[in-house]
Amino acid sequence: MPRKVSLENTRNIGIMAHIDAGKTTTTERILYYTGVNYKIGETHDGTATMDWMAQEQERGITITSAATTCYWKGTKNQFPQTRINIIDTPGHVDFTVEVERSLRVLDGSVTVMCAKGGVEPQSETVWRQADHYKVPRMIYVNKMDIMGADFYNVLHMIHDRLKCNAVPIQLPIGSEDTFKGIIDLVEMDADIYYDEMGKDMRVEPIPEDMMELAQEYRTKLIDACADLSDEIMELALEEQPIPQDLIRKVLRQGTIDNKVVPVTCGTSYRNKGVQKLLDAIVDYMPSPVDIPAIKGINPETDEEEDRHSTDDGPFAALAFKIATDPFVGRLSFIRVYSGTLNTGTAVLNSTKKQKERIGRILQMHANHREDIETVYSGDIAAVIGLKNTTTGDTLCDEKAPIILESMEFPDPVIRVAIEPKTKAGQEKMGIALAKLAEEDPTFKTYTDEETGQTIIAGMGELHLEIIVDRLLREYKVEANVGAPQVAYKETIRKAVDQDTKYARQSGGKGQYGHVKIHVEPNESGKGYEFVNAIVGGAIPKEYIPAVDAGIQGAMQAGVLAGYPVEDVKVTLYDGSYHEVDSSEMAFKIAGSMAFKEACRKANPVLLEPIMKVDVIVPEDYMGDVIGDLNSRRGQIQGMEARPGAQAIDALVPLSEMFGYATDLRSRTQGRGQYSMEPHSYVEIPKNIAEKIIAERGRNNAD
Ligand SMILES: Nc1nc2c(ncn2[C@@H]2O[C@H](COP(=O)(O)OP(=O)(O)OP(=O)(O)O)[C@@H](O)[C@H]2O)c(=O)[nH]1
Repeated sequence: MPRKVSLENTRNIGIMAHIDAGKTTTTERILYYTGVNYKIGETHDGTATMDWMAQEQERGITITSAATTCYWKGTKNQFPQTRINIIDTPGHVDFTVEVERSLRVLDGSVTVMCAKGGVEPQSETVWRQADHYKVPRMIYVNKMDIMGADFYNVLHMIHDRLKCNAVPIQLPIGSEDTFKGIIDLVEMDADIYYDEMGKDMRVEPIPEDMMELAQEYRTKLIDACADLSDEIMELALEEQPIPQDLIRKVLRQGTIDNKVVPVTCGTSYRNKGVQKLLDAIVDYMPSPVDIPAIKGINPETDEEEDRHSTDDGPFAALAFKIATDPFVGRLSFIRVYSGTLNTGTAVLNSTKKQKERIGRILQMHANHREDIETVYSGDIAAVIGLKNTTTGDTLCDEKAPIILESMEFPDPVIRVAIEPKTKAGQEKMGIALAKLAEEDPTFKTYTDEETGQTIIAGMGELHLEIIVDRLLREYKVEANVGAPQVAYKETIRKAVDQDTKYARQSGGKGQYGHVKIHVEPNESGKGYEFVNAIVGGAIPKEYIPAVDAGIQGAMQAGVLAGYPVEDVKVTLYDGSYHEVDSSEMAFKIAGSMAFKEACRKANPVLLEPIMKVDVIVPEDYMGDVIGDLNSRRGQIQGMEARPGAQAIDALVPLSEMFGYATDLRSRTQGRGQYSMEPHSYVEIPKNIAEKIIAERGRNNAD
């Protein structure tokens, strides 16, 4: 089956925003105008198409990144058929990993901002994430119709806080309830709307009273282009007319190179400006061939290799999301970087070193899915039939193996104990939790060795609430959950040597395993490392993995308070065995015992997650809010004056942040707002650590 749309006419974009800026409404309108939807769904009446999960509709928020494909030919039919793959991303910080993962696979992003709120703390977070991935961006200033809408104030905030070269390519005509149209600074004409809901639109000359302002911003636009292009510079100096196509070409390249950020405006809710936004996406967002080739490592040679966006290259794709669908089962969303993929073929999962068979390939639309035979380079699709592929894995041509740069996921910071309401639910719950963990790399589930309880851990209270909700709705498991607790960790501060012998003689065959290990702190964030330094067969090869497994088992529950142990390096350097009595089991037990004993001597400490907290409060409440943050063991990192408000940037232990939303609200009469994200894990002050240890009912006197 030939390609429907050329690579050059493909756009993979993400829509990013602060909560409530209007991402979902904007995406809805895009789907409406591109003909996917026949009826406009509203997020506030719960019929929005992208928010297909039941909880999303009830809560009016977007949780999962639904990948959706649509087609656009331009408001004036000026483009060839262009395929736009859109990933709708959530605005809540608990789901920041969803934002990260979409940034990883998309080529450009549209940041939606509210015309009143402008750059909110969360927009800054998302912007920084996009900086990290060097994603070309444009900004859409939405909600021009609401009270307090101020396009120029938002522009000012963008320059001030995001420190980017934002250049308006449109200006609003009027604002709040007088918002009635959009000036196009490239074409120098105006879209005027003659009704409330954007049905009657006419293209007209720029209104007289707006001409001066339009000229001023047109000059700014040309100046920005002249900085990027000598050709425009010369034309401008000679006061010659500058062709529209040249402006578009230069702006497009500038956007792709991250040198400019085009700014548009409108009100999605009232259907004004969305079609022009689609035009701008085609004009300025990169196609897969405009972005640099993706890098990876050839697992056979360990050498770095590139994969360019072309159908003729060897197949290489990244699995960026796994979803369990009640109708078709396990869906793996992939972004193809090079080559093509056909149904019924086999590919290599190079990350897992396993072959996978491609069952069906689906093109996902918001509310339906279409079976396709082939997915081409530069595209996004969902595959059914992959058994062992998880988020971040590379799928590739067996003959040209490569492991593409993957994504990094933060560790969960919050945990709650969970138990099924009925005994029968236990097994079902186990299976369901395992499936949910497969979908979401920031969600973990395990058994607390101390208490025997099943624990679920994630990025925040809302994240876990949604998981519990999904358990009930999708898997019909009713569960009780405990109070959210901080996911502490343990590590060691000293290097020690440990000699442990496990020997039992009970009747017939005995048990014998003897290990000598060197246990030392590993660099923070490096996790666990095991080095086999046995020489001369002191321990036979076949028992070595058992020692490693024993240690890893022991790491699940640290010696201080039973929290997982992190960042240790263990070197197995000696030991002994018994011809008859030694077994894998005996060495596993010896490894586990030795590690626990070593940890007791190695100055074990408790670590806690620290959150980066951004608070914005009106001036009057600042002293009170800072005092409160201090009493929560917070460290103020900086303060910045904002118009009528102060932004406070602090590092605060997560354990002190429970209930902060309510507290901040009452302290500031509802006028303060905050966002937080995981920052690091640090050692807990001794007096507090002692309390936590005591609470866990463990006496560390030995
Ligand atoms: N007046 C007005 N309201 C809007 C506009 N766009 C969106 N809204 C409303 O603002 C609210 C939030 O919009 P959503 O589209 O759900 O926002 P979102 O950014 O997707 O929010 P999350 O999914 O929670 O991150 C809804 O009640 C919308 O109807 C607009 O242009 N004008």
